[in-house]
Amino acid sequence: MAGGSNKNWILMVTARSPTNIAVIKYWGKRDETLILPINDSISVTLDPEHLCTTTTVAVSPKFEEDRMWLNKKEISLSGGRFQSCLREIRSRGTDFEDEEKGIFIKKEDWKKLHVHIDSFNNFPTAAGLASSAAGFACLVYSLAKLMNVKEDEGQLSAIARQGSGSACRSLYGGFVKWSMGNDANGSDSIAVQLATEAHWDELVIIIAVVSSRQKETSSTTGMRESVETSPLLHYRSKEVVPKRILQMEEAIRTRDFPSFAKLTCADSNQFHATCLDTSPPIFYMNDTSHRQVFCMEKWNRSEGTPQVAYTFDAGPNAVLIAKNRKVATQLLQRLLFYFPPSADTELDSYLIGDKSILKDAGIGTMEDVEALAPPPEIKDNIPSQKYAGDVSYFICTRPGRGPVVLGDEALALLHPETGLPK
Ligand SMILES: Nc1ncnc2c1ncn2[C@@H]1O[C@H](COP(=O)(O)OP(=O)(O)OP(=O)(O)O)[C@@H](O)[C@H]1O
Ligand SMILES: C[C@@](O)(CCOP(=O)(O)OP(=O)(O)O)CC(=O)O
Repeated sequence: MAGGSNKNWILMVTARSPTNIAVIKYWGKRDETLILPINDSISVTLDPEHLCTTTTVAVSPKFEEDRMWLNKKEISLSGGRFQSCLREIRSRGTDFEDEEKGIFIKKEDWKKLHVHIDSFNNFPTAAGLASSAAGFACLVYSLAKLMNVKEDEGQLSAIARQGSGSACRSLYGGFVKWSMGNDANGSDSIAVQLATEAHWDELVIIIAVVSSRQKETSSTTGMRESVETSPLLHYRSKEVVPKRILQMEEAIRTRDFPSFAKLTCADSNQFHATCLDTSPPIFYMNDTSHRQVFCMEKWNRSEGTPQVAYTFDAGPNAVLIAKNRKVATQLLQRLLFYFPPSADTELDSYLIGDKSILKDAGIGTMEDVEALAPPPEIKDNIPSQKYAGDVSYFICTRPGRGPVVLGDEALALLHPETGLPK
């Protein structure tokens, strides 16, 4: 058994992982247990400086069972998805030794040692902000580091995929494709990096958090119902997505913003159309989401070429991708004009993430928000309506890096001596 005579040690790793937003959507599985999709998808990884999961994993001979805490509450690890990830990582663990601490672990010991896992999302969980993506990517990445797994990110992505499909794309930074693969065992259903975040670092992303309540239909249930009942989904996966994937890869490779934006918006709209085509229909977007699409379409049309791409996952939150920083400041001015904070909300808490965008947009106080002029694309004869309070808050971010280990022990979520949450 591991560890020689000393049984008091705790071995611990802390990692941080990003979320991602799909610009060509994954919606529909061909295998529910292995989580194999019916089409390829492409995403942009969001900067973990602003949205991320932090997970500490630990093993010790003194732990009596596998335990997990999520956002400070203990949760059950008995679900099939957690079990798949734990099993797959454990079976790939390799020998580990730390002579100084007297820790010797043989590869077969990983199956016998229990783990403690503590994870924290710095954004709302299960609210359509891809917490499952960041969460399972971080779980798999941190466990792989702890258990001295030698596999590369691509192989780890196939394990994270079994936690939540979209999680496989969070193993890389920048621009990522999840290849659906052909093998029945899922071995080739993995994520590949198309380009790093540095390749297209002009993009600025603003997320309008429309509602952070938990949604009514989970992605898992929603896509199962779509696979069973939507003819449009099958047409989409066979006829539309394969072509769009090639076009999107090219748009990213050449940093062709107009193509990128047109494909992103069209794919989001088609995904939501398949939700409406599902029986009974699924509504993820709400009136506020629709208003945001209307504003962006109107602005893009008035400029003659797209300035901003919009995309919505399984919820009402808009993810808006601006071509560059200058456009992002104009976007923010429009968003604050149409969707100002409610009277009891401070400007400082209304925009989080990269707050420096406020200064660039010339907005320092609520008076500045009130003084914003109507966007020029509004015709004089149409009174401009405002929707104060319809957006909970905005997050300003950008494309970002993949998972990293946090070496600083002070950042660990588990106590180094007890292995329990701090
Ligand atoms: N940090 C985490 N570590 C491990 N698992 C997590 C973590 N955060 C979330 N999860 C898992 O993901 C589930 C939430 O996933 P769900 O798909 O419902 O919401 P979401 O990911 O926030 O939204 P969406 O995927 O539609 O964008 C949680 O119930 C939990 O099982
Ligand atoms: C709309 C989406 O965000 C759906 C994500 O679905 P999940 O990855 O959350 O679903 P499961 O694989 O069942 O866990 C689109 C996308 O991210 O590609």
